[in-house]
Formats: sequence, C-alpha cells, structure tokens
Amino acid sequence: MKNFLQLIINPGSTSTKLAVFRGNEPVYSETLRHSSEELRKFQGITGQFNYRRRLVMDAMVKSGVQPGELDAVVGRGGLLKPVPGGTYLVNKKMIEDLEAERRGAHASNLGGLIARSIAGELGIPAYIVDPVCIDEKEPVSRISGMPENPRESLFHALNQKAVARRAAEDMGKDYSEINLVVAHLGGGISVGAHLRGRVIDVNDALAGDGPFTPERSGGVPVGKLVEMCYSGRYTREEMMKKVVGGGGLAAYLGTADALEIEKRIEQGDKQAKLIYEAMAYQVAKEIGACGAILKGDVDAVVITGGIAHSRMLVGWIEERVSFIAPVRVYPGENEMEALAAGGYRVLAGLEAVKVY
Ligand SMILES: Nc1ncnc2c1ncn2[C@@H]1O[C@H](COP(=O)(O)OP(=O)(O)OP(=O)(O)O)[C@@H](O)[C@H]1O
Ligand SMILES: CCCC(=O)O
Repeated sequence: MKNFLQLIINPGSTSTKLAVFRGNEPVYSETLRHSSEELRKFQGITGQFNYRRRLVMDAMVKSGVQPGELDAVVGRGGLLKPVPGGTYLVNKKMIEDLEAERRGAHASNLGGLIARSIAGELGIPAYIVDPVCIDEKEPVSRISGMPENPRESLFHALNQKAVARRAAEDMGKDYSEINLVVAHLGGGISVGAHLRGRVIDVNDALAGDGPFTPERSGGVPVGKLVEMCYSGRYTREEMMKKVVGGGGLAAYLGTADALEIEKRIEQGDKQAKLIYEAMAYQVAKEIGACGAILKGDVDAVVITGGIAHSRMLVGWIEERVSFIAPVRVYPGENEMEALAAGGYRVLAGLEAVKVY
C-alpha cells in the first residue's frame, strides 16, 4: 500500500469530523462539535462555509501535518444531481450545484465545497466519495403512483456501500458478485437492495419514505397528511418538522435517543416498548420488501448504523428477517475510513475517478 496522505472532511448537521489518513491508517482525527446557537448565526448551511473551513484549518495546524505534504482532500458530498456510485473529482460544475443548493440543502454539501477550497490552494485534487445522491435505481422502482412525485434515491450511500464491501470481503466474495439487503439505522434510516454492487432500490431517507426513524416520520398515510397540511392548524415549517427532525421516536416519546428509550423499557415503560418495537417492525418490513425486489436471491441481510449497537432492536429485526438470509451486523458507521478508501483507490490507480 502506498503512503498517500489525505485530509478527510465529513460535515454533519451538528459536527464536522476530520481526519488525516496515511495509506489506510488514520494518523489524526478530531470531531469538531457545533452548538445550535453557533450555527444559528449563519444563513443556512452554505453560510457556514467560512466558519467550518477555518475550524478545519485550525485542526490541521494542531495535527502537526504540513498541508504541503497532502496528496488529496476528500469530502463527504452532497445533494447533487443523481449519479452512480464512485469517487468524483470536485469540479467547477459540482461547486456551482453545491453553492446554488440545486438539489437542496444538506450538511454534506459543505464536504465538497471545503475540500475543493483547501485542495485548490495546495494544487492537489479534491474528491467526494459515494455521495447521498447516488442513484442506481431501476426504472420500475421510480414509479410512485403520482407522476409528479417519482421515488428518488437519497440515502446513506457512503456507509451502505462501505459496509456492503466489508460484508462481501468477510464472506470471501467480491461486492459485485453477491446480493445484499443493507439497513442503515441511525438518526435517519435507509434500507437498500444491492444487486451485484448496484443499489437498485432504496427508500428516500430524506423525503419521508420508508420506516420511521429516531427523528423522522417515514412514510405515513398520505390522504390524512394532505388533510393536516390544509387544516390551518400547522405552518409549512411545522409540518416539515414532523417529517424530518421531530418525527418518529422523538414525536412519540420526546427523545430521539435509542439508549434513553431502552432504559425506559427496562424500567417497564410499555408505551416506549410499543413504539421502539414498531420501528424494528417497519425496518423488518422494508427488508422483506428488498428481499422480494431481489427475488429471494439474497446472500446476506446487513445491519449497520448507530442503532445496530442495540441487541434489543436488532434482535426484533432478526426474528422477522432471518428466514430471508443470514443476518450480519456491523454497528456504527465507518464513513471516515470509507472516504479515505475511496480517495486511495483513485490515487493508487485502482479505480478511475468519475467526473460530474
Ligand atoms: N449502543 C447503542 N445502543 C442503542 N442505540 C445506540 C447506541 N449507540 C448509539 N445509539 C443510537 O443511535 C442513534 C444515532 O445513530 P447514528 O450515530 O448512526 O446517527 P447519525 O450519524 O446522527 O445519523 P445518520 O446515521 O442518519 O447519519 C441514536 O438514536 C442513538 O441513541
Ligand atoms: C440522506 C441520507 C443522509 C441523511 O440521513 O441525512
């Protein structure tokens, strides 16, 4: 393995994670937390660009790594037009789309913007890897029943692809020769059908599609939703908050923290158990749907994300889906490693860089 030095930047809604990787080893890592009071001072997400860039540069100084030694800067991206999976060069067109928030606002948009800004000054390439807008869906999966409102692909592509590759490796296979159902269970939830290395269907984790999550409503009865929107009882912002940010576990139980909910269940809270088990039920139902999409030809069901740490929740899911295929659990997310690996594959010439 060559010793390429990469700066990795992963902006989330409340934090910016950064790391420096030499080859595939992290030599420095830090999570910069941003309070909501701090972020409120800025105009939307793009308005946070200078603030977060400065924090990243300060952290670089602390790390002792000389910027001049870097071979590439890799950021997590971004709400762009739909693209196939891979490592993309951050080019002018991508910067224009990210700055204009052409597909929407998302913290990961800042990944490409900050990466390009730092790399540009150093005369080295900036990349993004497996952005949330990866779209490998089959045409049939896009039909929703409402022509103006097709089903789109917005999901935890970086972690889903990284964990799928890892599961394949652990099974002694190549990702491109097996079929997997991958469920990412975090603040948002996405469940994807991976057919020989392509995510041919997945719920849109941002639009209120699929299972409910710690803080999102997921798919709800749509007729009643329309009635609520026109009832005069809620503003547009209040309705959006019910879908993303204040839905799911947070709406029923007042917290999005699965650990806190498990504590309540252990103390005998029946309502907490009902709602938490319902989330597992909906995830299992979505996994079953992906099993049908793959025509039952599934090599493994893979469960990942922060909540995959939970034996209770994973146990409930396993009870319902283990008939489909063996269940493999990879708790947490490996986004920093996945970004570094994507940059490395291109720097080492193992994979061609994609152009947006
Ligand atoms: N050991 C654990 N057992 C159960 N739940 C856990 C554990 N550790 C974290 N969680 C839960 O995982 C959830 C957060 O997951 P994660 O950190 O993957 O989300 P995120 O990164 O904020 O969002 P996303 O994954 O959608 O990008 C929270 O509900 C948290 O309580
Ligand atoms: C769309 C996937 C990332 C997120 O949940 O914000």
